[in-house]
Amino acid sequence: MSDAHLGEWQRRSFDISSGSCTPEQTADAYRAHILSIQYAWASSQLSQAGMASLFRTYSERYAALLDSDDPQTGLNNYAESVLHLARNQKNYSDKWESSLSIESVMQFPSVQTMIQAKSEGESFTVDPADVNIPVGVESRASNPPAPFSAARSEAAWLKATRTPQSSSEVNNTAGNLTHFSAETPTFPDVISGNPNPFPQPSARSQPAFSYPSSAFPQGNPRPTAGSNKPHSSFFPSSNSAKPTIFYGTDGVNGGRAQPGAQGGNDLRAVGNFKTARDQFIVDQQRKHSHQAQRGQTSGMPATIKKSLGANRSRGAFSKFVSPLPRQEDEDCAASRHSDQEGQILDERLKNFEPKIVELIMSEIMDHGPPVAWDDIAGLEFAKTTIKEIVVWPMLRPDIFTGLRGPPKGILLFGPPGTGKTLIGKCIACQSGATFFSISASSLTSKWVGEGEKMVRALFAIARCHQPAVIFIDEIDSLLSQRTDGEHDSSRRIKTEFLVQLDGAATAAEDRILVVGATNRPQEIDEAARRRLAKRLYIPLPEAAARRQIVTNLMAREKNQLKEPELDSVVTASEGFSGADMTQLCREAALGPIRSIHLADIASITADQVRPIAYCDFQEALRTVRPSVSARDLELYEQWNQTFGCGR
Ligand SMILES: Nc1ncnc2c1ncn2[C@@H]1O[C@H](COP(=O)(O)OP(=O)(O)OP(=O)(O)O)[C@@H](O)[C@H]1O
Ligand SMILES: [Mg+2]
Repeated sequence: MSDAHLGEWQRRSFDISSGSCTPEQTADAYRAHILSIQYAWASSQLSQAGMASLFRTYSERYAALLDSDDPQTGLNNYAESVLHLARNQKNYSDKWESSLSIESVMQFPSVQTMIQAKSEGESFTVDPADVNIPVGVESRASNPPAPFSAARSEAAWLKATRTPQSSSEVNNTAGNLTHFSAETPTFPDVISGNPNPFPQPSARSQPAFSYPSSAFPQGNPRPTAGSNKPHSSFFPSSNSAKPTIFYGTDGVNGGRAQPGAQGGNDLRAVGNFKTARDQFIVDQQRKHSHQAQRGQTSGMPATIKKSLGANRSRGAFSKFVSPLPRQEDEDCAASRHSDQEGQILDERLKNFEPKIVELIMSEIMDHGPPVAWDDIAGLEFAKTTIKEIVVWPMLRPDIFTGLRGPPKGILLFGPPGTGKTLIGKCIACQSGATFFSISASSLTSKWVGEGEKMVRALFAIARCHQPAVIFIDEIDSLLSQRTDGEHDSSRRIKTEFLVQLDGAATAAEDRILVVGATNRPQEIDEAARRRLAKRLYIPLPEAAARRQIVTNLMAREKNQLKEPELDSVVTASEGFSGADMTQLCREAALGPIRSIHLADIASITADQVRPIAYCDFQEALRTVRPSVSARDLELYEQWNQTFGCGR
């Protein structure tokens, strides 16, 4: 070893052996020794055996020093460092500082007015504008921005609690302010907008705020109401770093939540500032309050009963059940429970799988724009008949009884685009019945047997929601003729449907109407045809109806169509269905746009687009053709004459 190295080694050895060094110095010396040994071995100044021996010796001593609990000689600094860390651990709320000070509050015009009014013995009202005055500007300027600024909290609090004051009320200013406090939501609730966090009727009689004597001029008595609670504080304490006392109702514990000590019965006293943990406990208490009411005596805190699952009987291979209630499970269960309580849990539906019931329930049509009878052009006979057998009996079941009882099934048939689905939508809006709009695809399932269950569930639910209308669009796909070659499952669905239709028809008191719509009536099974007793032909619109469709659609657009022009459009559109007429109007409406020069299309305003004119219809008539052929029409007419119920 060189002299320098030797000297250093000796110095460290002295540190270790002298006994006058602190444990930290001794540990440092050991660490340095160990490093030197490793270094010497690495640079071949020390043999392997020598390094191993020295390394073991010093490592053991170093470890003994570190692990020793004796504060004089040992350096068991693990606990100390952990404690040190814990002591210095600050959470977000600890950094929060109130920027309210007594001085700034005293600047409030409302406070000034109050003081003045008190000194003059007058009544006063709080100007709403006053409550928005920002305070603590200078302190915010010097402090980093606080998570919840006091100005915001003050304004929010005052806004949330401000009540209209009659002149008789304002005489008792202290009473009013204490009244504020009694119903005041806690600070976090004001921020989060919770309108009624912890309603405590009894709190009305317990004023939460008092005025510090400095808030009132000398010689003025403090308001008597509200001053009888020594720990109450409205104004911030001198320690601005303690936001918890800001609106505290209990200055002793600084407004901190002590749920274990105070329990669920005095949530108001839990304080105004809540840590996340406190909030969690309060939430849990609220959630389990019904349990607390049932199972606990009034004075006991409503704590969460945790079980590690010991009281649940489970086999070794059963599904794992978490001992903690899962938040989403509870929420889902609660909402599902409340939403469908009265519906799904109906006794009559208990035999059905909830999944199927839910699926059917989602088919209840309660959306889409409302359709009025006048929106359906023409079809007067069909409309009158439907009103007769659908709407009125639903509205006056007492009159439509016995022979006057409505049929249990209606079939709307006719060429495509003539308004069958539109009539279904209109029934949904106008009948006041529960309306189920069922598509064949929602009843057919790839799972064997599911389809029949769906049909059965559909009728069971409809029975629970009488009066009900079950509208089955394109009913031919569901109730087509049964053939030998068809799939077994679809055959079973059909059979189930027929059984249910019959069931609905035989139970006289049931007010369920099945409305089917199809443009292929000839394909419907004869048994289904019989059950859909009222078969109404929905023909192509006549001239008057076509005119009405054009008029209705043009009324919403800018147009310069004259009566004679309208007449010629109606004449030219002979054989058009309602859907074709709609298509014709759409094409014509595009005419003015097509006449715009391509370069102007980006810049032109909506007002500059010219109105729809007759020439646009003439142009549209060249491209839009009737979608129903004469041969098809003949078939419908024939079927109507054979099976239809029209005149
Ligand atoms: N009588 C009518 N009055 C007003 N609009 C109609 C009429 N008939 C059809 N329409 C228009 O045509 C569109 C299509 O009608 P709808 O869907 O009711 O025809 P559909 O008879 O059900 O046809 P499909 O047999 O092909 O299902 C409607 O949205 C409506 O705009
Ligand atoms: Mg349709």
